[in-house]
Amino acid sequence: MSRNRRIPRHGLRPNPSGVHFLVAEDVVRTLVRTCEPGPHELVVDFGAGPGVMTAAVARTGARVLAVERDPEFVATLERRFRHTDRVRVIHGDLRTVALPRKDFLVVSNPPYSTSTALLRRLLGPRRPSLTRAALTVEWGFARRLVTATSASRELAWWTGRFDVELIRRVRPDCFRPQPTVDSAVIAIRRRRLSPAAERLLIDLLDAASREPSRSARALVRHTGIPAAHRLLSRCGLEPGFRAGAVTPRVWATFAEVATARRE
Ligand SMILES: C[S@@+](CC[C@H](N)C(=O)[O-])C[C@H]1O[C@@H](n2cnc3c(N)ncnc32)[C@H](O)[C@@H]1O
Repeated sequence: MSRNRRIPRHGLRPNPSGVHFLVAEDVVRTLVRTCEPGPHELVVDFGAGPGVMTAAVARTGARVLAVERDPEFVATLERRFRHTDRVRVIHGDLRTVALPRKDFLVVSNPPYSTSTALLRRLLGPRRPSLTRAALTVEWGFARRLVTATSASRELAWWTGRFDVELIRRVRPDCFRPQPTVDSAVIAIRRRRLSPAAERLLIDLLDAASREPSRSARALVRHTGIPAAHRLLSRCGLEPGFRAGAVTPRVWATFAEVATARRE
């Protein structure tokens, strides 16, 4: 199948609100393959529009919640998926709609104006139910996520507990209308941290964002973990490194290893 094969435009209308609809099949395939929904897993498509992503995910056998705010798209979605019980259409705002309490996945091309609000909802809570996600976001936003250090508090909180990976760059002509900037597909996977590791990670991120110029060695000295500086080296970190420049992923590894030794 050619890379640029275009998706049939189910119910696409003029777009006054600045959202960009996916028209490149290979990007849809990348999103689904990145998240790998298993049969019967629950997947949320935020901003489902005419249902391009919803249809691709439903074909894997997963159950899909298609969340859409626009009543005309809601009617299109209801018509399009009326013959399958794998898709439930929810007329609502992705910034406020109730999220599943049980584990769920996200495969979505949401409006970029909602990226931060959406990630805040998905990655922010102390006990998140999100396990994996594949999303499109603006290229610059994707770069900020994957290069986040502990000095930036919110991004550190997100990327300490979730692994965020840049999967590919997406050119503007993969969307209609075309955005003015490049986009990215990102993968998000929750780390399975024990409660003790998560508590230690919170303390470390907190301390690193308050005193980013301190050395990592000085920061872990106060955790009471025996030979903490040697553990830092085992986690690939030079103990003299500035705490604020350490990636949250490294602090998460440190927290896992340190608390596993104590248990
Ligand atoms: C970028 S389009 C993506 C549509 C479709 N998923 C695709 O890839 O072609 C975003 C969709 O989100 C809807 N939308 C915009 N703001 C929303 C919000 N706050 N809550 C839910 N849906 C929203 C728009 O109506 C639009 O259908």
